[in-house]
Amino acid sequence: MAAKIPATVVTGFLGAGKTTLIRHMLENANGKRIALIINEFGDLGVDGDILKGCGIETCSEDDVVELSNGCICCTVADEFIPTMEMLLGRDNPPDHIVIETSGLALPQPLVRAFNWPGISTRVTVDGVITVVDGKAVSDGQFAHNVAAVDAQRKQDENLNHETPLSELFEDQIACADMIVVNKADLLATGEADHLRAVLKSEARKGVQVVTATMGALPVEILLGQGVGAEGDLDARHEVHHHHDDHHDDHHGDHEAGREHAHGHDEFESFVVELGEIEDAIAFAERVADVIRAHDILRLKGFAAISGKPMRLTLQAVGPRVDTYFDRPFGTAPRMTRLVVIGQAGLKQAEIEAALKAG
Ligand SMILES: Nc1nc2c(ncn2[C@@H]2O[C@H](COP(=O)(O)OP(=O)(O)OP(=O)(O)O)[C@@H](O)[C@H]2O)c(=O)[nH]1
Repeated sequence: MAAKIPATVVTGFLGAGKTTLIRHMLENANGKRIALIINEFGDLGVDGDILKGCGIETCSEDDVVELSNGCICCTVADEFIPTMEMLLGRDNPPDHIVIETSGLALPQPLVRAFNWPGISTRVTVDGVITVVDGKAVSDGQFAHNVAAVDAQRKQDENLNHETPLSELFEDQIACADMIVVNKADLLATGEADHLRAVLKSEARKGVQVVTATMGALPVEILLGQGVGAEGDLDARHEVHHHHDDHHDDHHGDHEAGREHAHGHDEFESFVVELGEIEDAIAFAERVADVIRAHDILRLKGFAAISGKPMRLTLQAVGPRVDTYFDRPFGTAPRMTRLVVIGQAGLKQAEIEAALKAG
């Protein structure tokens, strides 16, 4: 029987740097043919577009498949399995498959899908890589081991510290074979080491925790872990939840409980369309202001700037906004399209108006 094709799952919260890490991996793949399956929250296809346009020889457009009908962990049967079968059925199947989950996905249901008949005989999960935004964690976005939150909780026993963000984060950490503490460039000296130690103590035994900037890690470290993660799913569940009473309610209905905790109605996204933008720098500042005013978690897309033939890629994680001109619009319409992602209750009309102002 032919050897199973290894598949690596790359997970991590919104904007942690998954696409950046994958891009680096593709650029340094040393001839390995890697197929990508990308799942995004929000329907603009920004990640796929960035990766398809990478111009890397070993990665043709056909090798990048986008799954856009909802979250990969909830559409496994309808979308993920058929896509895997399509990739495996090719005359020239890939050497390795890399799956980028959306920042809101739980990796566990996806890993479980590798036990499906027809998939389990042909593919194995080489490893789960969880990318962590080191800066966001140390700023306390996930309320993870943050002394202040613990102190507050002790004062108020009723305070439910399990926010949707911290639950997702913990599950993504619990499923990891390797944790990448990314954005090391934004951390003060010693902070990255501290975070590594904290995450190592949170993760399962033996999980590697490495530090990176722009996801720049040797491909040999990322691929070829040979874990077979689909075989030890039980070890990857909710390591830190069991002491919580409200989770004990779910014991009889474990999966349903998790799906609920992960409910996508806790997060929402919409697309804002704008015309040409006069001034790229002023616009980036306005975007940062709007993000701060409305607690937006993630904003990304492409902008048309007056007088510039190239489109401006705009990437914001919290109030940090990165912009760069990536390629000419060509025949695509010159317009600005941004996807906005946040916790449920975003004031769409106000956000749109604020982005248009100026
Ligand atoms: N300063 C800094 N920025 C980074 C680093 N890694 C990624 N970024 C930036 O963070 C932003 C988000 O990066 P992505 O790679 O798109 O993150 P992602 O996890 O794929 O995002 P989603 O798919 O939306 O969940 C981009 O602007 C990146 O350039 C890093 O190590 N340092």
